[in-house]
Amino acid sequence: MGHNIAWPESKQLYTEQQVSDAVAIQAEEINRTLAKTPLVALCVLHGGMVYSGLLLPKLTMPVSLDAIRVTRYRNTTQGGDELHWITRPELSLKNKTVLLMDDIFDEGKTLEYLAAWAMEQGAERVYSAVMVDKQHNRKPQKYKVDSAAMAVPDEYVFGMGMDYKGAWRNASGIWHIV
Ligand SMILES: O=P(O)(O)OC[C@H]1O[C@H](OP(=O)(O)OP(=O)(O)O)[C@H](O)[C@@H]1O
Ligand SMILES: Nc1nc2[nH]cnc2c(=O)[nH]1
Repeated sequence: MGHNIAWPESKQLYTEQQVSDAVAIQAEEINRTLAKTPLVALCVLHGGMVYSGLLLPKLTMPVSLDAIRVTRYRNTTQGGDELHWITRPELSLKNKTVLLMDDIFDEGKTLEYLAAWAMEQGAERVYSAVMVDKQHNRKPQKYKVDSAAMAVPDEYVFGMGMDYKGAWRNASGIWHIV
């Protein structure tokens, strides 16, 4: 997957600089909200990788970093209801404040599931942060993401860690398929 996928017909929604600036503002908000609380920050792979790299150096509390890998979309553009666990974190979440870092809050099933899972692991608090929140009304009834740096329209988006058919996570800025 991800080899030789041609650059799709797409339009740029945000430049890399605009994303970076928005994440810097978001980090200030997270620093205010979570103050000096030590965090276990979990990068939700793969999509959350670039976003985590932008956010982490802007956080001012002590952070222990780990990663988890679940997938709902499996390199396709439509997600199923089932989440597949690929990698679990090594760090214990017991009595910790956990920061989940993901690229996109779309239908919200991934973060809703992961937040509940982290609480089951004994976390004291789970805070979720994403790079983009897709604008539509198909969100979970009972779960909201705590913080989103930017909004994107209800289109398939890629770039800054988000894939198009398994490729182009490296695209600079955020693009949508036209
Ligand atoms: O809000 P949702 O509708 O649940 O979708 C959001 C999730 O979808 C993508 O993951 P994907 O399953 O594609 O795996 P990936 O991170 O490896 O791309 C993305 O990284 C989020 O984790
Ligand atoms: N790349 C990508 N992954 C997603 N996962 C859920 N929604 C999206 C999307 O719009 N783009």
